[in-house]
Amino acid sequence: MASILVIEDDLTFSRILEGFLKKHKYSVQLSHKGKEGVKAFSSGSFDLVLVDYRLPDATGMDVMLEIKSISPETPVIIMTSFSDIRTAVKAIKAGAFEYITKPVNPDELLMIVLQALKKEKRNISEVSVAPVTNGAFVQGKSVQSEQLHEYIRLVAPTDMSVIIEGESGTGKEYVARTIHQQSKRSKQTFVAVDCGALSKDLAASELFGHVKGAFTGASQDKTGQFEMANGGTLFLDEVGNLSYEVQVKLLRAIQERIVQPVGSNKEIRVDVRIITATNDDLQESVRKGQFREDLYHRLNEFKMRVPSLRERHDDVEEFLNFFRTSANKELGKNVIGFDDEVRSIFASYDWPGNLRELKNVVKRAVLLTTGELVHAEAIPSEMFAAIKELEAKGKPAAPVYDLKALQEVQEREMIVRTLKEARYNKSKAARILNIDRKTLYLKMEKYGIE
Ligand SMILES: Nc1ncnc2c1ncn2[C@@H]1O[C@H](COP(=O)(O)OP(=O)(O)OP(=O)(O)O)[C@@H](O)[C@H]1O
Repeated sequence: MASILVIEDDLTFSRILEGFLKKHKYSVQLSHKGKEGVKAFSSGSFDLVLVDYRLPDATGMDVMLEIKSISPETPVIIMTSFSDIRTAVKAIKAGAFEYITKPVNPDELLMIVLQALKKEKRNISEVSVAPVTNGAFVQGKSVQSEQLHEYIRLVAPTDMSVIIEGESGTGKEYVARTIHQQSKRSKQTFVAVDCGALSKDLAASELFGHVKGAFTGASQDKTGQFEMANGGTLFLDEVGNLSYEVQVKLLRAIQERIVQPVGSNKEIRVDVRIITATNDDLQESVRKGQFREDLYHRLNEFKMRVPSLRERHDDVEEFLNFFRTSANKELGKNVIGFDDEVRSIFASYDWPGNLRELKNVVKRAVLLTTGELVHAEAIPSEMFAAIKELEAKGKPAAPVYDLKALQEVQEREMIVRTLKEARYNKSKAARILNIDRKTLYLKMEKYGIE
């Protein structure tokens, strides 16, 4: 039985979660504060942690980082009441498995818990000898996509180091894999390393390997990712996160084509093509002295930028259909499309989490849809709030700080969902919502619910 630690200060909600997860045969321990939760984690044995973003003594991000420093492999899911998806995206970059917004939808929670326990997200590094074929991806028909693929086609056959820039979730790893596939190294290994998830101490040993006894915990020899990628391509995601000392070693590995495992005198010859990705401005990091200039020039033999989803308007339809079809397959559903309201919401939203966000939103919508078409109830409420904000400001959506608007949107969604559950029996719905019938009628009128 998998064991889950829930860190949540809202007592009622944490009990609901506990009951729900126990019903699904998980063992659950509750903690109501950040520090207490980390303590419980270090003295227990847990397969998964669910942590609220706003705790009385810490943020979910702080708690997640502490848990990751104790056990980097344990998946952590962040629960947030706020519509600030940017915070959630940051949490994912920092190592969270996934985020889930409140009010938590039980089916969605269960799906994410199952995925986390199966560890579907990639680990710190991932080696693939047979990379995914292009058939499993969307190429896109927009001018931006065509240009991107033209660059890929030009640079792939060379041995040049490539820097791929782009916002989080735009598909930088997909581009790196495509370059590898189209290169003469395609029969060799493609190794992806998420430098953002590497602790300072771990980075050198992960990249260059170590020998038994090199440091506490090095109980056996470890082959580094450079050696694993020998003959093939090494993809360093979030390369800007590497410490200065590791940057020095990386430069040597690239210049001299030699790596030295931590704690060893042995020098190993390697032949590796390096592709890096970043969503920081590396040049700015060079200016600030955080990233070595010589290394930057070595990595920057060719630079390309993956456009954000906002810039690829003409591809959205194709991505929507692709992600819907994959979600149908994965969840055993048969959703054939999106209604006009949903389409217009998707068109107005600014997708700060790019393709990753679109993929998640579509998968959640497919999961929650019982009929053939996705309707607005299956779309996360924070998207409505973000669009409202966007319309009010007449510019791309900023993080939503208008809590009142957000609460109203969430309240509306909850009423619609409860009415459905109660088969439109208003007395029953009012009872479930713990309000009287009159209040329910007033709210239905306010929100235009028929
Ligand atoms: N062309 C594509 N077709 C279909 N799915 C895609 C495509 N590009 C990316 N994806 C999907 O979008 C998600 C994000 O892609 P990816 O991990 O490559 O982005 P990224 O820019 O490397 O993200 P990060 O900045 O967080 O590392 C993944 O689930 C990936 O499978």
